[in-house]
Order: sequence, then C-alpha cells, then structure tokens
Amino acid sequence: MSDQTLPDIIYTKTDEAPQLASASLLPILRKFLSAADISIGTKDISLAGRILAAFPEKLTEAQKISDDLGLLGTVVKTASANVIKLPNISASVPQLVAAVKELQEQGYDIPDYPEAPESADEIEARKRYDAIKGSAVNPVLREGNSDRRAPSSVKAYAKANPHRMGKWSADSKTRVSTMGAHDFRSNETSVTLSDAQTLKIELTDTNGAVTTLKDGIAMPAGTIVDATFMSAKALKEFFHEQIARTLEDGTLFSLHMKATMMKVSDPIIFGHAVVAYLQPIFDKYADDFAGAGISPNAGFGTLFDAIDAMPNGTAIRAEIDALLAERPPLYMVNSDRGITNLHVPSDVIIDASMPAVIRAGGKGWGPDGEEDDTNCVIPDSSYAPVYDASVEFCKANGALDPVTAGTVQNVGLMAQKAEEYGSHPTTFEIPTAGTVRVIADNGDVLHTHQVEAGDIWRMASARRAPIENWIQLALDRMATTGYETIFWLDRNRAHDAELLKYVEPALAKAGVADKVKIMAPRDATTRSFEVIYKGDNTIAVTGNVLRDYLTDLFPILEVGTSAKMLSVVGLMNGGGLFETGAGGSAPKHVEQLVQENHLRWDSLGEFCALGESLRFLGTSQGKAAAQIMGDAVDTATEKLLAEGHSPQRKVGQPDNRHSHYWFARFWAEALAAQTKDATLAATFAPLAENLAADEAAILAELSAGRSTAVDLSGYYNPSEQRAAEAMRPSATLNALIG
Ligand SMILES: NC(=O)C1=CN([C@@H]2O[C@H](COP(=O)(O)OP(=O)(O)OC[C@H]3O[C@@H](n4cnc5c(N)ncnc54)[C@H](OP(=O)(O)O)[C@@H]3O)[C@@H](O)[C@H]2O)C=CC1
Ligand SMILES: O=C(O)CCC(=O)C(=O)O
Ligand SMILES: [Mg+2]
Repeated sequence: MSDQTLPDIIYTKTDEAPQLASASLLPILRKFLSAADISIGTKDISLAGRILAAFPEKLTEAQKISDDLGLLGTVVKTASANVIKLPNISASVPQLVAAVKELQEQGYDIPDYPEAPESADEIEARKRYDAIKGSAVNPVLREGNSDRRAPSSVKAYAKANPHRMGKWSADSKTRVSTMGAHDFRSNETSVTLSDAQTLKIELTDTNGAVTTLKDGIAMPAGTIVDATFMSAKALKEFFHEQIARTLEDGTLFSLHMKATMMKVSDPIIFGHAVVAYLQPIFDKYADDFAGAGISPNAGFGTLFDAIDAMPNGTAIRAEIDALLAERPPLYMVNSDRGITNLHVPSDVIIDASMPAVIRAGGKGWGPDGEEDDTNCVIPDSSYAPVYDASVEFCKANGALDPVTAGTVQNVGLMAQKAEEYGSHPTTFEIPTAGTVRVIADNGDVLHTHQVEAGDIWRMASARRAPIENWIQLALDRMATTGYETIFWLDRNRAHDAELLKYVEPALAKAGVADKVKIMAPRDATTRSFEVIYKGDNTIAVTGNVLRDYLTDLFPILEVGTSAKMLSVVGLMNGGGLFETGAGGSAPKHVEQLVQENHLRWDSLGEFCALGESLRFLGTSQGKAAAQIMGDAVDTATEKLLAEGHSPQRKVGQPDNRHSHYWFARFWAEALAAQTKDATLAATFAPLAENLAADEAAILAELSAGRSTAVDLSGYYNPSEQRAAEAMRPSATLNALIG
C-alpha cells in the first residue's frame, strides 16, 4: 500500500446517527478543504460494510466492497496517518443478526449467522462473523493512547447554559452491588515478562487430559500478563441474592455491563442474569429450550420470540408473565414498548448507562413509565467501586452543579489492545473442571487457576512501549495544565501492582513523585468529585476500561453529554487518530429522524476532531493552510456554541442540519477574516457573504417537511441517495456548497 493513494485526511463512514450526520457535513468539508488543496476521503467501517467485506465470494462484482478496516489497521501504524474516527456500532448478536437479515433482503447473498455451527461452511461463516461482532473496530484503530477532555469552549458553554440535573437525596435507595469475591478482580494474578515469550494456555481436566485453549501468543519483553476468572457458581448465587435484595429494597433491578466491548465474557454474564431472573422457567423447560436451540445470552427479546414459536409457547409466556409479576421490577430501556434491561445485551452499556442514572439523581425508568431508585448490579468488582463511590458522594453532597464544576480530564492506557479490552481472543467459558495454566515457551508456568465448568477465564496483557508512552503523555498533560494528576491504580490489585513497577520509577526519574498522586479507583473517584465540586480540575490517568468509563461519566455530569469531548489518539508510530467525542452512535436518534424527520445528533465531536486533524496536518506535513483551516474550525465552533446553534432535542426545533449551516457560515467567516493567507481569505469572503445573505431561505428549507416519516431504505445499510436527500434538503445551501 502506498501513502500516495490515500487522501490527506481519512473520514470514517460508520453507522446510525453519525452516518446520517455525515451525509450533510461531508459535502461541506469537501468544499472547504478543496480550497486549501487538502483532500479528504472516506473509508467504510460500518457494521454493514464490514459484513459485506467479509464475504466477497458471495457477492456480485458490483456488490463487492473493499476491506477498509483491514486497510485502516495498517494505515494507523504509519507516521502519515490522519484519521477522523466517528463512533460505530459494536454489534451484539441480535444487532448482527438484524444487519445480516437486512442485507439479505437488499439482495446480498450472505450466510445467516450460525448460532450453533455444524457444517464446515457454517463454522467458517461463524468465524468471520465472530471477527465482526462486538468491539471489532476501535481495538484495531487505537494504535495509541487516549487523551480525552472537554474543550474549554464546551466547559464555558455548559457553565453558562447548564443542562438539567436530577436531584440527589441522602436517603436515596439507589445502590451499587458487586460480587467482591470469586470474580475477575479477586482471582487476578499478574506477571511481567523479563524476555520475549510465546505463550500457550492449557486446561488440564480432573482426569489429567490436556486441552490447548490457545497457543502461539507472542509477547515482547516487558509485557504485563494477567490471568483471572469469574466463578459461574458464585455469579449465579450473586444474581439470586441481588434479585431478593432488590425486592426487599423495593427498587428497580438493573444490570450494567459492556457486552459490546467485552464481547466474549459479558454476554455470558448477561445470560446468567437472564436465567436467574427466569430460573423456575429455565428449570422446568430446560429440555424444550435445548431442543429449540435457545441461548439465554441473546436476552429476553430473542428468547421470547423463540418461545412464541414453540407449540407450548403461549402457556410458557403466561408462566413468565406471572413470574415477572413476582420479581422486582426491571429497569427499562423503553417502558412504552416493554423493552427491559434484559431484552438485548447491548441496550444497556455501562459507560453510558451508569452516568445516566447518576445524572438523573440515582433514578432509572421502571415498567410503569415512572422514575425509581435502582439497584445497579455490576458483577465484577474491579471497577464497580468507581460507581459506588460516585453514588455515595452524590448522596452525601447532592448533585454536581454544572455552573461551578471543574473538570476531570483523562489520559488512558489504550494502545495495542491494552488490558481487558484486548482480552477477547484469550477469554474462554471453561468446558470442564480442572486447572488452567499459562505456560511460556521457556517452560515457566506464569499462571495457574483451579476452575469449574462454566467459569469464565481470561488472559489480558499490556505492553511496555504503550505503558511508557502513556506515562509520558500523563506527564506532558500535567506540565501543560498544572492540574492535580492522579494515577487511578490499586496497589492491592495484581495487575496494578505490576503497572506501578513502571509508573513509580518513571515519576521518580521525572522528579515528580511527590506531585503525582496514586490512588485506588474508589479513593480516586471520591477525590476527583471533591476537586470538581470545588471548581478545580484534575487529570485521571487510568487503564483502558476506566478510560472508557470516566470519559463518559464526568462529561455527562459536567457538560451533559460525552459527545462534546475532544478525543485525541497520538498513534505510537507518529500518526494521528481523532475520535469524535466519547459518546456512541445513538440509535434513538435514528428512530427520531425516521419517525419525525428530526436529527438531534450533535456534531460538536466531529468539529473538534476536524480542528485537531487539520492542525495535525499542518504540523506533520508542513501545510500552513491546514493550520489556518483548523484554527478557523475552532473559531467557528466557539461561535456556534456561544450563539446557541447546537441541535435541539424536539421536532420543530433546529437540528443537526441547521447546526451544519451555522458551522459552514462561521467557518467561512473566520477564514475570510484571518490575515495569514490572503488567497484563502479572498476565496471564502464571498461564500461567507452568500451564506449570510441567504440565511432566511436556507433555514426555512432546512426546516421544511418536519413531523413526517423519512424512508432511508435500510437501517444498517441505508440508501446513500435517500440519506443525502433527507440530510441536504436546502437547495439554496446545496447550490452554495456544490
Ligand atoms: N467510539 C465508539 O465507536 C463508540 C460506539 N458505541 C456504540 O454506540 C451504540 C450506542 O451505545 P450507547 O452506550 O447507548 O451510547 P450512546 O452514547 O450512543 O447513547 C447514549 C446517549 O448519549 C447521547 N449522545 C451520544 N452521542 C451524541 C451526540 N453526538 N449528540 C447528542 N447526543 C448524543 C444520547 O443521549 P440523549 O439523546 O438522551 O441526549 C444517547 O442516547 C452501540 O452500538 C455502541 O456499541 C458506544 C460508545 C462509543
Ligand atoms: O468500541 C466500543 O464498543 C466502545 C468504545 C467506547 O465506548 C469508548 O471508547 O468510549
Ligand atoms: Mg465509552
């Protein structure tokens, strides 16, 4: 692959709301950047695109598409990489199955997703689908560590226009419940490799028979290798206890996990919760369910559909309804449509769901459509203390006030599939009781765990170069900001103790050992809340999971959403990956566009990423015009925020399309006003004037046709033409943009 074939900036085509927003924003970007001789091109990493790219032999020549994720995976390892990454779907099995069905209906001859593969073809199809499902994009692209923070303009806007916060009361019954024993946290062991080693993972059953779970895992010297497991027996008992406890509390039962990112372990844990909730039904109908090939891991939604298709389905459903009436009410995803927390494993994702509960004053939605306190069940105790400390802090101190709050920035260890988020290829549901060993090729046994059938065992790793880069990034951010800097590491946790063997000498060497704090996640949470309640600022230096969790938690409390975050990934080999915010792909937003032609997606994350990407192009390629374009993006973004042109939530109000008009106009104005490049100023002055002169016509055209349904001819693979028609309804604006 030659760099010459790639555009200066690669913009990713993803899914759902960001994909729709791109239909309006990309033509604007193309128009503006071409004036500065900067090329921008797209690469398709959408769920539909990845599915089609995986089955070329099934498609006609016209239907075939390239493996863009594979290409980007090599691009991000080059110094010239400059990628703007929008959020994409990390598909759970129900989402993958729905996407496959839609593509088949559109005429693509791809295979079904085989739940229980038997034939060679099915085994092959399953292998390809397994590589697509879950968080399959971010770990490939994130060849660098993460620097996420709310831009100062966003903080200033939130202080002046605070979002609504729910009230916390000291006697709230909301709580966080976690196992604390027999879980990943408590069973963890960790070692650092002194030499490069190739590892294998073996299971020896109680009769001495050895199965190789995985081998050929090459690790460079200095890699921290962790292994741990969650006891299935303890997990089941925990769920039963929590169901009983929730009933006593008189609250909602809610389960918070990340079945997308943790695509092997968390759907299994979710499945245990589904079974526990319906235990008498699973006990009574075990044989019927086995015969119907039912897996609880897909959730109530798929389970109920399968039961409805069984000959005795109506009777079983009546028994389920009777049982659910005795169970504590479930936290709801959509109470109008009866979608519970346990319907689909990817509907409730902890990094977004827990902040929503905390922001709402400890409330979730119940089946009656009313808000209620909730038992937040987070089985593994590695990170549950962060949410427990957050809940307890808010109970004691009341809700955070966005008007006076300081900020928590994050520096996250992420590169090269660091820690748990890189563990899915080495996670196993143990088939039979025995001993799992991790053995190095020099014969050293690194880890030994006694396991039972059904236990979830996993190995995770973090490499030396990313760890050193992460520590340096934290020191750089601390030097730039002067903020209190806390490494969120627990000396009593095996993995963190190994990580501290890198961190503490590096801090001493840099002469900052006395300035930097090292605190376990629970204490670090409380300390960070204290700091921001006082209006001060802090940097949370964390591992990969807390990077993900905290960059939703604090932004959602401080500025109302994580979508407005600046998210920069300095790639290890010198390139730049600019992610848009921290928020996801917001499926609710697509539903609203389809039903009433209103897209409330806020593209502020795209604007922030664009500004950074352009400035990076300026410094890395010596393109002065890119620097000027990037600075003008920031000026435009600040003005758009200050003048209140962000999308609003309700149909009839300005939406994403209006905000793109204002962005284009202010960007053109800023370019016309700058004095560093007279040619650029002269190019953009007439466009700025025309955009201003036609304001009334453009806004009216953008607002036409609201409250009517929009047909995109597909959800996962919408028609590009229809999306463009819906998202670019202003003939006047289109004529100016071209
Ligand atoms: N980086 C990535 O690629 C990520 C991808 N995801 C994927 O996104 C999907 C949904 O995940 P979920 O956990 O529900 O998280 P989302 O962040 O998509 O949804 C949570 C809520 O955040 C708000 N939100 C998010 N982005 C924006 C935006 N740009 N403008 C306005 N509001 C926004 C919306 O709340 P409201 O409308 O109430 O304001 C939304 O309903 C999943 O498929 C998940 O895998 C999730 C996180 C990151
Ligand atoms: O890759 C994913 O599934 C989500 C990533 C995410 O939530 C984040 O990085 O904030
Ligand atoms: Mg996240």
